[in-house]
Parts: sequence; structure tokens; C-alpha cells
Amino acid sequence: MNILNKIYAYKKIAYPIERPSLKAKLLADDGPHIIGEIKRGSPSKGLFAPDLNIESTVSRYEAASITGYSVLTDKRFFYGGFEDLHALSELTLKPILCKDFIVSPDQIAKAFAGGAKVILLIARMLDTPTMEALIDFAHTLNMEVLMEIHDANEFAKIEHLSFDILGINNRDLETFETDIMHSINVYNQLKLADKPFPVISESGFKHYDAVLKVTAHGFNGVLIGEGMVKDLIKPKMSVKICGISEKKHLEAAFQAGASHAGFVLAESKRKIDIATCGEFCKAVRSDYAPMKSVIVLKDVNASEVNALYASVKPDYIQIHGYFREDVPLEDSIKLIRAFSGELQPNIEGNDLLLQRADIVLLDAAVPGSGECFDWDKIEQARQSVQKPLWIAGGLSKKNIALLLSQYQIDGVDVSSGVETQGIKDEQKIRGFVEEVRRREHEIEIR
Ligand SMILES: O=C(O)c1ccccc1N[C@@H]1O[C@H](COP(=O)(O)O)[C@@H](O)[C@H]1O
Repeated sequence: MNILNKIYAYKKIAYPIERPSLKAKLLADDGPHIIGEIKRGSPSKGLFAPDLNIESTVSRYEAASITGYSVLTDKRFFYGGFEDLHALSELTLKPILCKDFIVSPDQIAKAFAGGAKVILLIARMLDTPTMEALIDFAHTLNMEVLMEIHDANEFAKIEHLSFDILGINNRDLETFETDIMHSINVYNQLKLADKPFPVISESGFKHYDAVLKVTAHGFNGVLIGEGMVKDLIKPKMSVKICGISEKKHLEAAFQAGASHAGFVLAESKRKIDIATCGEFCKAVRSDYAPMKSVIVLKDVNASEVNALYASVKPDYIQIHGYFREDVPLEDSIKLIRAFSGELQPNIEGNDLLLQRADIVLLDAAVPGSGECFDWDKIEQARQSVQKPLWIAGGLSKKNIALLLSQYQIDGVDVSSGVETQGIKDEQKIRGFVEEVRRREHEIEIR
């Protein structure tokens, strides 16, 4: 190996990453797309996350399946720094936006060297020739430009420029107030749905529902700072896809955004063997976070439950039918207690497991049969159970809207309703989860 080969090999290690395009990711139809920001503080809030640890923040954001990162590199007003960009770029392969007040090509070069794929330009702060020159320079580095506007007047100023992504800032910089309706109104006013570039809504997201609300209005994604740092952005409703017996269906449940994957070890046409179940639970832990694994059992003793818990290592154990505590149930087991239709105390183990349960599940008389139970019973259970309440039994994309509009529940569990001729159907899995997310959002904003 001559010296040039050696230097080349070294440089390839030092500069390995051609980050994917944020624009392309935002245009892909697998959202909602969240750009999670590394933000320690702001002029309006001061330093709100002085001890922010980049590594643990990245693990949390990755678990939330964000599409890309934004990192504040301004020190004076936002308490950030290029050291944060460098640290972040070592930890992720996703696109990174360098969030700064860019006025010169030097800053773009610095952002590029730090591993950023995207720079921000603020329409209100720059004149048009400067923006044009900065966009050209970014493009020569194969970087993308997020052009930020606040209102329609600012759009008129940048409309003809060749930026890559448009951002509408919900924050009024005079008052620092944020209102996500602001970006929705501007989006509609400017008829941005017809434009070829992706549009994101920026700032002021404090609930996951708000993310769904803006994406339902046509936005390709959202940029969230404080809400991500403070871990406020989470879907509300748990969605369990049960009876998974093939890896591709586990993948489909994850991709669709299900919160739980269920593996049946009880007698059933969906029963899988313990070794496969162990593999699936392991895959959920290592590849599908934040999704959780659930093993489904029926008519069991505590000793069997403890043994399965030790060998398969699921996140949750769901128990149907009777339960006998022949030995104490392992303390660390997280439990879903399934009841047939109502909280009857007459099955052995019900009282004990109701007390011990982390989640209570109301299901049909024959679990996994695709039959609904009498939903009138839900209200009574809601009143008496102060724990998360999930519903199963004959759910599908067709009846989920009715269920969610009538009852205050915390999760839904489906098996037959996402199958075609007894086999899990990837399209139905996607359709079911999408429908839940759409409906939970509608319910929230009523
Ligand atoms: O799915 C099964 O075969 C099964 C067997 C034994 C216990 C539970 C089982 N699945 C549970 O069935 C419901 C949902 O079923 P469906 O949508 O009505 O078909 C849910 O509790 C699953 O966890």
C-alpha cells in the first residue's frame, strides 16, 4: 500500500458519511416525519436543559423513530455549539440540520465539516441576493436548504429561490408566542399542497396530537425542539397487533407504528413455538424499540408464567382464563389481564390478577375469534378500573372509529381484523394503525 492509498483509507474513515437527503425522506409517504432538535435553551426560555446529554438524547430520539435531527449551533442566544453538531454526527446516520443564523458561506462550510446535511436560512433576516448566493454555495456541497418563513409576505420574497424544504415557523418572533394553527393557516393560504417541495411546521409542539393534526392538514413533517427534549411527544393510544407468527409481519407492525406486538403461546391457530417466540421478543428488544413484546397465555399457573418469562423475556405477559398462584408470580413481570367481555370475579385468579395487572384488557368470550363483545359493558369497566383499559375482540379498520368515539380507552388489540384468510395482511396492519392514529387525533381535538 503506498502512502496515497494509506491516506485515502484514513480519510474514508474520517469522512465516511454521505447522509441521506432530508427532502427525500420528508417526501416519502411513511410519516408522520419528526425532525427532533437538540436544544439546550432559547432566548425566550433561557437555558432549560443545561445537562442535556447528546448520547442519551440520541437513543431516546432514535427510539421515537424520528426522521432527522436538528442541532442548534448558536451559543450566544441558544446555548448550543458546533461541538454538539460534531458529537451528534458521530452518533447517527440520519440527516442533520445545522440550526443557526446563517449569514455567510463560512458558516455553511463549518456546518458541512461538522456533518450537517441541511442548513437553515431565515427569509426575514436575509436579503434575496444573499439567500441566492448561500443556497448556491450549500448546493455545491451537496447540502440542502431549509427555508424558513413566518407568513405569506415572506413567502413572496423567497418563492422563486431554489431552496429544498420550506419551513413555516409557528413562533411569532415579536411575542415568542407559538400556535400550530398559524402554520396551518399559512399553508392553506399559500396553497402549499400543490408545491413540489416538502413543507414542515416548526415550533410549539407539546403533544403528539398536534403532530398528527398538522400532518393531517398536508404538512410533510414537523420540527420539534423543546417538546422533544422534554419528552412530551408520544402517541396516546396503545395499539397491539396480536398473533404475529412471521418476521415480516412483525416488521410491518413496527413500520406501521404499532406500540405492542403479541405472540400467542396459548392453544390457538396462531400459536408459535417457544424458541420462535424468544427470537421475536429478542428482535423487538434490539431492532424495534420503542415497540413492546407481549406473550399471550391462557389457563396457566404462576410457575409456568415465571418459567416463560425467564426463557422468552417478553416486555409484557397477557393472561386469559384461569390463573393459579402455585408459586409467587415474579415481581418484575408486567401484566395484561384479559377478561371476557366484563370484569367477572368468578374465574379463578381474576381478583388477584386484576389487582396485580398493569393493563386490563376486555376481550370477547373466545379470544382471537374475531367476534365483538357487548360494548355496553365498557363503560362500567371504565368506571371501576383505574388502570389503562384496552379493548379487543373483532376490531378492524371498519369499527375502530365508532369504538374510539364512544369510549374513553387507552389501547386496542387486534388479530383477526388485520388478517386475510387467516394470515396477517401487511396492508391491513398499516390501515388499522393509521385509522387509530387518525381517530385518536380527531377525538383529542374535539
Ligand atoms: O389470537 C389468538 O388466537 C388468541 C388465542 C388465545 C388467547 C388470545 C388470543 N388472541 C387475542 O385475541 C384478541 C383479539 O382477537 P380478534 O381481533 O378478535 O381476532 C386479543 O386479545 C388477542 O390478544
